[in-house]
Amino acid sequence: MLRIAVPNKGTLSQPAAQMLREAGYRQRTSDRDLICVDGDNDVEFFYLRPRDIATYVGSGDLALGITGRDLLLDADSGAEEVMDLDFGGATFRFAARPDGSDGTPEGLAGRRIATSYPGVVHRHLEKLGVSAEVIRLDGAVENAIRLGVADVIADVVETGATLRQLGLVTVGDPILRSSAILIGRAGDPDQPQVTQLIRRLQGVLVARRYVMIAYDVPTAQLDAAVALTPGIESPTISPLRREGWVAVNAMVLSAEVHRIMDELYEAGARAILVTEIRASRL
Ligand SMILES: Nc1ncnc2c1ncn2[C@@H]1O[C@H](COP(=O)(O)OP(=O)(O)OP(=O)(O)O)[C@@H](O)[C@H]1O
Ligand SMILES: O=P(O)(O)OC[C@H]1O[C@H](OP(=O)(O)OP(=O)(O)O)[C@H](O)[C@@H]1O
Ligand SMILES: [Mg+2]
Repeated sequence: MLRIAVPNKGTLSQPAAQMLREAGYRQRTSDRDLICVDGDNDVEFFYLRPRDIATYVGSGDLALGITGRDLLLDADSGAEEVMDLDFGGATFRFAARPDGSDGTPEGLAGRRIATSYPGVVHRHLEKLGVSAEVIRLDGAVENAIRLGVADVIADVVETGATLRQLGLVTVGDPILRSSAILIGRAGDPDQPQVTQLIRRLQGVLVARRYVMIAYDVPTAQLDAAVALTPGIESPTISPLRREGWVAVNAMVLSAEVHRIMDELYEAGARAILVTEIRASRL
């Protein structure tokens, strides 16, 4: 049975379980369950702290896991990124009081930097050639500056609301861009259930990113319309009973669908309908 780690709490927990559900896997019914067996798919899910997941996967005790890219890099566990899951997006950055730094990463030399991600910070400072003291804290590191424990923090920034609340500003460019990822162990041979899980998750990503668009268009305007909706492989063109018209079906990026509908209408298309994709396998 394939064993997979899923975050049991925190920002990534609900969306990870939701994505697995959409991919057809059984998930726990209570937030307090720590295991869920999906016999139909021959998979067993283990609910673990997101920070520990890279350790379990790196050691080979679990075949795959869902965690954050920042947590994977911090752990230095031998696990590797298999695919980006496109949720839980955040940056990882330095921040300080507006007068607490000269705004450059080089200016961090000799300062005290508080973080829950010492691995990522040490490696980044090494790359910059900057020597500073790294203070490891478990969380809520933004408070460390006000409490006098550190001059600078390095932490996850999503909306920036936490930094603003404490009167802190970011220093330099993001150290890294994180999101939820599927991780595996470098060099592990592919089991059939692993390939199936990856294909199913890719199917969920496609279903989330794309919608189906259908419209009728005069044959004379077909080329212009199809140029707006080339689809992934090729759009489907079907005959209509009405002379001189055809119907077109294609996948388009959800983020672009309203612009495309406006342009199709301008190009002469009518009866333009958009539908969600519930699942996909390309
Ligand atoms: N707004 C956010 N706040 C915190 N983490 C976020 C946010 N957006 C995305 N993430 C990602 O979630 C992961 C951290 O999850 P979480 O906060 O649950 O773990 P943790 O901080 O180690 O645990 P906890 O805070 O429960 O002790 C990281 O990969 C982080 O990049
Ligand atoms: O930019 P924002 O949208 O404000 O989000 C970032 C904040 O959220 C996270 O905290 P979390 O809730 O995980 O608590 P923690 O610091 O204890 O991990 C992170 O550590 C930041 O504090
Ligand atoms: Mg947290």
